Amino acid sequence: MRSSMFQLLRSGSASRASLLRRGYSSGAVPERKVAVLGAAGGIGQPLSLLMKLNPLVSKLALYDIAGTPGVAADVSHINTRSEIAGYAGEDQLGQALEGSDVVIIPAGVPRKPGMTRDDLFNINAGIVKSLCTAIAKYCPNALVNMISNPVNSTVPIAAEVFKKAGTYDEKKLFGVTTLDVVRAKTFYAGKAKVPVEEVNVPVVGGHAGITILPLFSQATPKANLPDEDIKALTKRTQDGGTEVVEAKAGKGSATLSMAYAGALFADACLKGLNGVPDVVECSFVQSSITELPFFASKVKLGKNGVDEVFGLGPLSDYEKQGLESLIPELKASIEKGIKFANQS
Ligand SMILES: NC(=O)c1ccc[n+]([C@@H]2O[C@H](COP(=O)([O-])OP(=O)(O)OC[C@H]3O[C@@H](n4cnc5c(N)ncnc54)[C@H](O)[C@@H]3O)[C@@H](O)[C@H]2O)c1
Ligand SMILES: O=C(O)C[C@H](O)C(=O)O
Repeated sequence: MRSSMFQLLRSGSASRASLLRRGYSSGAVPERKVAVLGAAGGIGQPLSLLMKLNPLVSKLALYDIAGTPGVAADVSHINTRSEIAGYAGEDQLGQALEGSDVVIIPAGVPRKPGMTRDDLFNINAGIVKSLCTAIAKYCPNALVNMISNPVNSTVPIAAEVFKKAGTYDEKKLFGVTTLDVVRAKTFYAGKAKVPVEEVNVPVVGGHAGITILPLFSQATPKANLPDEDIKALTKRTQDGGTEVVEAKAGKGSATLSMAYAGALFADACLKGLNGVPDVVECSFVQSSITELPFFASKVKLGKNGVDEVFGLGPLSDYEKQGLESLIPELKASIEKGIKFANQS
């Protein structure tokens, strides 16, 4: 996955050649429109850059409440396949969304030191609700990649908005938890002293504190790390967002690593839509693998979005305990989102 992003970066201006390398025949690359909502923000700008470098994108719509004309003009000078358009303000949201195959949402406020992701709920829940209302109206068939926090609640909010509008398709709504996987891979590679580009680690549960459950017992290449290392790696992965929030000291949360993770996940969604086989990523989706209605686990992406939600596989005793501990918090966050969406 990491190497495919490097290929993508290297081959931005030679998109036809890069597509051939990625298994597409020259005439077979479909037109795909991607919209980024919150495109002028800390995540939105580098994410827009990375999506402009993706040869699977033919149209890129950059929407924010303000600032997008500048971002769009800047990114549009890059000599890659996609056409860029910037949209600013609510009256342009419909145009930004119309015809979109994938909508990526990094709109909303980020954390400051001392805050939890749930502290963002009061502002971000309303933003997500209004954006999803517009998605239901203008591009009800799009795959929605939800980045805005708290993901454990914003995904259920989106689902309720779509249900009310009669457009909900559980296969098309994703909470983006890719950054947890990116972190788990990086931290594991460092500790296990294995090449980072070879590492795979599933991360399940949700996207906040202890609800983030990396399954290091399933990590490859195998390293047989001692229990205290596994505990330290688990804690560091769970606290990865806070590590960045504290280091940025009031200037926001992860933006660059998140843009990378968001671009990887959107690329996987586009590949799935285009019929590329065996595209598997972890994501927070509607799920029946636990008692909770939404849960992150490995998901196979296909022509209609989610093709298959995979189970958790064998867990260590430590991971079993982690799973048991996360259920009440994740349940409460999901219920909070559902209640919000239905009361206002
Ligand atoms: N899922 C994850 O792993 C993950 C990782 C990092 C950050 N995040 C979350 O992503 C969100 C954005 O973070 P950021 O650092 O980019 O914040 P930011 O403040 O830099 O940017 C947010 C952007 O959203 C825009 N915005 C606000 N209301 C909007 C609306 N109604 N419509 C469209 N755009 C709107 C703002 O104008 C701003 O440009 C936060 O909620 C943050 O917690 C999630
Ligand atoms: O930690 C945050 O608030 C942002 C994001 O969820 C992250 O994991 O970096």
